[in-house]
Amino acid sequence: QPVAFWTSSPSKTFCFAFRRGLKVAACRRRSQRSVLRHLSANVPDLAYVTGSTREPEREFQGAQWVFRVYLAPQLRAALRVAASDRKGRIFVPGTEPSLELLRKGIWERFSALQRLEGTPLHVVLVAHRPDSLELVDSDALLKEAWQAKAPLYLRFDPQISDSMIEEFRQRPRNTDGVRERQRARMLPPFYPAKELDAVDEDIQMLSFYRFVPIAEPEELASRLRFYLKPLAIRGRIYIAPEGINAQVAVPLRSLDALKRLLEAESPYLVELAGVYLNLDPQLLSAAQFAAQPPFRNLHIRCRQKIVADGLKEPLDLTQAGRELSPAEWHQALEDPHAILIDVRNDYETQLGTFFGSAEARPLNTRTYRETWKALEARLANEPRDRRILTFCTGGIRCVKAAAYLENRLGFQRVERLAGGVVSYAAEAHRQGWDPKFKGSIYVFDERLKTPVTNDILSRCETCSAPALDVLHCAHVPCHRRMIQCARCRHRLSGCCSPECQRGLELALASASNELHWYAQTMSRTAPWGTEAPILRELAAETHRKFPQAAHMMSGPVQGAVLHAVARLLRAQRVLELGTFTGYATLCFAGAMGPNHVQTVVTVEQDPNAADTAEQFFKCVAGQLAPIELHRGAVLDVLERFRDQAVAPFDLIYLDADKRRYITYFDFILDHRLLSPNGALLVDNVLFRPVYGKQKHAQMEDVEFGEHAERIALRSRKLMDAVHAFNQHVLEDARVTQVILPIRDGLSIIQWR
Ligand SMILES: C[S@@+](CC[C@H](N)C(=O)[O-])C[C@H]1O[C@@H](n2cnc3c(N)ncnc32)[C@H](O)[C@@H]1O
Repeated sequence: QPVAFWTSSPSKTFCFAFRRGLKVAACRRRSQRSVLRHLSANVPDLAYVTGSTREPEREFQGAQWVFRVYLAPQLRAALRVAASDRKGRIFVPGTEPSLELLRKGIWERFSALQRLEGTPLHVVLVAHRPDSLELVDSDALLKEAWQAKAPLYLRFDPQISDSMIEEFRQRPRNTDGVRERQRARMLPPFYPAKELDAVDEDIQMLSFYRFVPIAEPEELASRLRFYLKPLAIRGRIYIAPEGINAQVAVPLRSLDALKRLLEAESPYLVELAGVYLNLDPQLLSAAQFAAQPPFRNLHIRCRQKIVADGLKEPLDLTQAGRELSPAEWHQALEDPHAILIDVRNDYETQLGTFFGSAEARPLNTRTYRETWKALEARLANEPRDRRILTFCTGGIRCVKAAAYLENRLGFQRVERLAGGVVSYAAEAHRQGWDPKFKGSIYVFDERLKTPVTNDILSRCETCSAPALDVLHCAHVPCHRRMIQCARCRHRLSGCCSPECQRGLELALASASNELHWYAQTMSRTAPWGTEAPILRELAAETHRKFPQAAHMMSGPVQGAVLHAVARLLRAQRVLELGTFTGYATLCFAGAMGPNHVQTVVTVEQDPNAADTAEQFFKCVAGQLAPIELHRGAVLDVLERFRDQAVAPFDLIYLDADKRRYITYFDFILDHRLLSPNGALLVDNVLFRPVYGKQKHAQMEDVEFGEHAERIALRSRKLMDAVHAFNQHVLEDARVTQVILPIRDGLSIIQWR
């Protein structure tokens, strides 16, 4: 059934409407009142989207009813609804408000409710007014609530209980800002009266972990966010089916609340009740924290494992050696028959380690995944009853290492330092011992190290002078963790080698986005101007649905170039290999005309991307040149074209997997899929790895470091692949090629 829409933002309306298959009636701002009057008189089911700041109540009175509806916090938590989606306006058409239609509107507006079994009748509506609270169960009450401008709350409860009424009564009236509303949520009674600002007081760095089965990591993550955010805690917490691992910065005034939240009998986060909090020996002052914040935000992430071990079969963590307190460890280090295994990676050992009578055998791994092979090699010839002492930074890596030694290698006397070096250093500080750990501890936050003693054990990797600074190579694809002195750092611009320094300079030069921006604003593509609303909608939708992949879209400047080339060539048949969400496809289809583009054929193998593209293609059907979307792999489709002897294409845009560029190129030329005067455009021919902000390995599992290394490796392989392709084309006598250095590089290849 057609429904009319109005909005101050036509592109928004357009997108909203076509997704629902609705007819659009848009109008200019000046005449909105008259159009609205007309629409509300003539269109039975009127709904609208508005970008206007005006209150819709005033605009629509009589034609439809507008209600403000909020999800109560418990309901939101249960449905895992983001805070940004906690409220909504519901538009109920008709001359009298109808509870039934309102419920229907709510059901459609809050898609999260649809996850509930049954219907929204499970959810009750409560009108909250300054002096009373009522269950809204009739149209009359609904009208009254609307007239009183009372917000409606959605609750689970089938009936309003006294405690619920009390809870609402205690809410601040008329919402004095977001912070107050947040505080009104059900926080434990021992929380500080006012929400804290972490920056104005001393900070306690601490970590905790627990190996415990967690059935629903996401659910625990949302509870943790709920409880930790008001305490202004920052840091990084990983949750996995095997347990939880946290490293956080806690303002001193929040510390007591955190301890009570996690104490043995605490009902708030039962999975963590009684967890051991591993406190750093020294506080960070507010100034230190502000100068170099170890963490800037609170990130709670769900992972496959809390310590990425790379093992296929899980270990039995109930047999993971015996824990030694720091005092027992202090003694044990003097046992000359014991073997001391440093489970940490090589760069950590270089910064500082234990010295005692036990025989030190560091593993010297680059990542935790190498631990197992290293353990086997270091202990291959040892009797299984030899005493093995293991340690790491916070104790978590040793749990798995000790379990491996017992479960898989059969050692019988495995011991590990409880709370790791951090806990030992704190105890040494408290007891006034001369620490047996000399040097600094590598830590997994932005500080990278904290000193235990003033000894400098490590050396600059570039010039071998004594050095303490741990950093990562500034050339992101390399990102190697290294120890480097200030002189070498300065000389090599923070890179590990002259090669990386050159790479960095190249990357910085190519990152001059201003030129790109200027080109974009100065480009005008007929018939759209700088960028068509549909392209902007498509770009926005792509960023929403494919945040990790949205950079693959051609974008406005490249889109305008493709459009222009199609027109210059007077291309009638266009083939695109690699549609993604259809940005370039629309640019080609926009170059339509009697002597211009007649058909755009496009190929995509990812069904999700193809669905999105198709949705947009439908919406421009009849307005631009016809688009034919082929779902499947490029080579299959090309083979089909060859078998069916389809007419050659005047313009082919190759933008699929770069590693197969040579195959596609050969196929197109060998089978004459490109017309004699046509052009083959190839994207990303100057592909270079993505350079971003420098990041550091964060947690003990050093996942990020490994992740960065993987990305760097993949990028280098792609770079090699496009280089091989460019070389291949250059050597092919059948064609000419010119590479335009726009964006990632665009080749124009033509028959000689
Ligand atoms: C760089 S994106 C294309 C961007 C698009 N041309 C634009 O301008 O917005 C590459 C697309 O090619 C698709 N692709 C990669 N390999 C493919 C293959 N062998 N067959 C079909 N599609 C492929 C990917 O799924 C991805 O969506």
